[in-house]
Amino acid sequence: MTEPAAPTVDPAPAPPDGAESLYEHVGGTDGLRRLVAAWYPTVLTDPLLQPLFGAGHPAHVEHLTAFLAEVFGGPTRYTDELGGFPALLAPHAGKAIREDQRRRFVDLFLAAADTAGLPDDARTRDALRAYLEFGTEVAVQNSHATDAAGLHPCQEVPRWEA
Ligand code: HEM
Repeated sequence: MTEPAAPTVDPAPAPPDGAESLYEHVGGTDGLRRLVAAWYPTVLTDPLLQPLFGAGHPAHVEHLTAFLAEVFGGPTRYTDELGGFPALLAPHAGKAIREDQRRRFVDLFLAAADTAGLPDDARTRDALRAYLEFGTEVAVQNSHATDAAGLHPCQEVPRWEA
């Protein structure tokens, strides 16, 4: 007798009231991967951002996709398997991200939402914009911190339901 195959994809935790999660609404991991994959090449060719990102990192799309999936109510793979929030500190440490770079990062993400065909509705776009504004503020503060006291108070993967 053969054992049943192990699931290859973590099931997303259901929202408490059974409603569609933001993660599901934007197309799950596939939708978010399309978003990040549309965004990343624009970063690597952007004059403000490329100096920070260099030639790029092969795992960046997968890691950022997993992070955003968790933020929007999907599988908690970033926390469970990829180091969780603490893994975000080293890549941003010492980068001293400027406001014009933060702004460009957000603008390129919002443009990528069109390229990737994410739902063009208020739920998706408002949540994406609001989370990106928050998340980039966290990254900027952490990128300037010279000690633990200087880090942003948010020290775990946030949940962004809308
Ligand atoms: C919503 C805000 C942000 C999120 C969620 C985020 C997330 C991430 C993640 C998941 C990684 C990869 C860490 C890993 O390998 O597990 C990373 C790396 C990095 N991030 Fe961010 N980040 C944000 C904002 C920013 C901003 C505003 C900048 C600069 C303008 C930036 C610059 C970088 C750089 C340079 C790396 C290293 C990339 C590499 O390894 O090649 N991040 N970030």
